[in-house]
Amino acid sequence: MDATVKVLEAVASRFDLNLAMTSALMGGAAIDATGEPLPAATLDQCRASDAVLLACIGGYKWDDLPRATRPETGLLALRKQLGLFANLRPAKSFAQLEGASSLKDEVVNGVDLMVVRELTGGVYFGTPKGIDTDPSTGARVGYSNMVYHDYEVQRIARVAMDIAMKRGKAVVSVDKANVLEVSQLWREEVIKVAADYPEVDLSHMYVDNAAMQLVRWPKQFDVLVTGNLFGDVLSDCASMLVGSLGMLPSASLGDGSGPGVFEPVHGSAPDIAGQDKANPVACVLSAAMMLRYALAETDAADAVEAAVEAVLNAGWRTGDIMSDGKTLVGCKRMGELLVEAVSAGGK
Ligand SMILES: NC(=O)C1=CN([C@@H]2O[C@H](COP(=O)(O)OP(=O)(O)OC[C@H]3O[C@@H](n4cnc5c(N)ncnc54)[C@H](O)[C@@H]3O)[C@@H](O)[C@H]2O)C=CC1
Ligand SMILES: CC(C)CC(=O)C(=O)O
Ligand SMILES: [Mg+2]
Repeated sequence: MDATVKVLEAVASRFDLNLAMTSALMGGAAIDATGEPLPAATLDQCRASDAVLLACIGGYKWDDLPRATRPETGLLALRKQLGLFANLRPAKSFAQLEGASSLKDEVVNGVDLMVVRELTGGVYFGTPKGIDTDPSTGARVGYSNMVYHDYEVQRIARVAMDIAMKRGKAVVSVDKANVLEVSQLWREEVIKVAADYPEVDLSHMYVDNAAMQLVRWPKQFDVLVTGNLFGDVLSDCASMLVGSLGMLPSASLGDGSGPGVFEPVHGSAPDIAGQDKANPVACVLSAAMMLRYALAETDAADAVEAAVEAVLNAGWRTGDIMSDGKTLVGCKRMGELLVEAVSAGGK
């Protein structure tokens, strides 16, 4: 986030944007300061803003807290409270990162897909949920409930169809309708919405096959629309088509009545925390999505994306995207290079 804020300051200066940035605590930092993962003051500050740029939450220090006070519960609450039902997770390959993916170049070169993940429903929010003791056997039992209402499926399907109309006009809806009733309803409702989009080619895929197809031949996909859990898993998978989870941005959007949240797909990467190793590009590209979609600053968004391309073209790499003949830099230096590229006009 430190790197991204500096990139935003540079782009604001270059384009003379009146970008008023404030910061607020959430996740582990908020728990340490206030005891709560999403303090009311943070939520108020988000609601009073045009857009929210979110760093990542979570870490070993808070893993054993009761669920209600865990950082992840704060993240889910932020999404729910702001009504952010649509999480757009684009995965577009960078020609400069040839060799960075664990998959063959011919499989991933030219990948350009969008995962549209439902974000405020499904098994992350369904009730009943809990860990109890089964009274008849005395065994411990854990349960979470995957629930979707028809309107929740319809509105995310509409988002996916609208996006597809501006892209390749093809939507694959991913479910597990061969086993789950909730997925059967999902499929039926997606089909109903698709009737309003005769130009869009809608097909359906079971999630197990979709995971396999994503690594077998990802170029078959234009837009994937799916539920909260399946989208969470498949978008991490899709990051390896680009080369690293450290490259994937996302936008979490609602009905437009409040701010969207712009956040990297990845988590807090606690295994490398504090070592200046994290790739800041996913967060920087999330800021570009914020400039483009929330603030309508298209030139500034283009400039940030061009800066990423320029830095990659010049051969700079963080460890996660490092390959032969390139120059290894840390998070801080990568951020400085991006700032220089933004200020220089992305050349
Ligand atoms: N939106 C959010 O804030 C999310 C938070 N989390 C939380 O993050 C914590 C860690 O979860 P993990 O499962 O380890 O997922 P993670 O996404 O944090 O890390 C997975 C792997 O990818 C690497 N990685 C992630 N981002 C990177 C970056 N920018 N540059 C280089 N390498 C990167 C990590 O080092 C790790 O090896 C947990 O507490 C989890 O709940 C997980 C996912 C999303
Ligand atoms: C707390 C999790 C739902 C976060 C996550 O993995 C994600 O949104 O991708
Ligand atoms: Mg995830």
